[in-house]
Amino acid sequence: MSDKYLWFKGIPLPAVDFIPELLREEWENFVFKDEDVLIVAFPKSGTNWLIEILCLIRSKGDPKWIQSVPIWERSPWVEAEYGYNILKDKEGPRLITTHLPIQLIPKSLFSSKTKLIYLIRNPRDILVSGYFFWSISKFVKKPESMEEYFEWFIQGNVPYGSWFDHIHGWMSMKGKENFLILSYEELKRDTRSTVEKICQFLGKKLEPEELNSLLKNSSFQVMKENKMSNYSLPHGQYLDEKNGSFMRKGISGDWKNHFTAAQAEAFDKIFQEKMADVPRELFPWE
Ligand SMILES: Nc1ncnc2c1ncn2[C@@H]1O[C@H](COP(=O)(O)O)[C@@H](OP(=O)(O)O)[C@H]1O
Ligand SMILES: CCc1ccc(OS(=O)(=O)O)cc1
Repeated sequence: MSDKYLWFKGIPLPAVDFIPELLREEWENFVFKDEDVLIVAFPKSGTNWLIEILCLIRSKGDPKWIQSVPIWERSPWVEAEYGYNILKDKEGPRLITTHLPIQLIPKSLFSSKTKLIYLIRNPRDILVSGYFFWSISKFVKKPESMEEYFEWFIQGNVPYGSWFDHIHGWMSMKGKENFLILSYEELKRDTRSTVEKICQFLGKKLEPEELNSLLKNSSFQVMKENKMSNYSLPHGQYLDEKNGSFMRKGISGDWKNHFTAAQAEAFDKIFQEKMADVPRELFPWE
């Protein structure tokens, strides 16, 4: 399996399951429907946690679906060939996932009423999570050290490109009524209230026992043991599981255990410079 990226319109994408012609065809012709729900996140922001929660909202807390169907089939990645093939023939309301920057998402999104949830996370934690994840992945360029990955992240030379550009792009949707911004940090701090906020956005209501079941079944520990959600199903095809796992720590602030003082200072400076135009209150970790 290649350890290079597929560069598409200036963005480095994982070198598996991505086809430039298909990405072009999708951008032009994939039709988002008003009843779809789209999860958007930069990789390692907690995307799969949010998918699990949305699946459990849809099933009213019943874990049968999440225990019997792989997570990438329940809410397929629209940009991947595998995901696109599932989505294009699917009837009724779809759950759809993407890591794409806004300029690469199929253009029909902007004329639809698709509900879109944009999940953000402290980029320092995304960087650390990405370093460990891509180090065990068999489908992207592997960093040799945290120092090296730190530089790549700042330069946007990581899967799906620059976190800073991703945020700037998608934040342009802020204020639209079909756009909800959530953070990994608020999900961690108060999962129950954040799930209630999601339900309100989606126009769904869960009974107390349904919500309790959702919270239990989407918890880090239960997801880590669910083979339909913990990425153990491809049996080492994509991940070198001897050296780590997809469900790594599931906490906020782990960057403090991995950044040097100099890296922390350098990151603060870059963050201030690159995000000066985005209101601070959008970032609960700052
Ligand atoms: N139920 C859950 N609760 C908290 N964190 C979770 C979670 N499920 C996945 N995660 C964390 O989300 C990150 C993966 O994000 P993504 O789905 O976007 O790839 C990993 O972070 P860590 O590597 O910091 O542990 C993973 O552990
Ligand atoms: C197929 C696109 C894809 C799916 C899952 C990935 O991992 S993660 O969600 O970023 O952890 C990466 C790319």
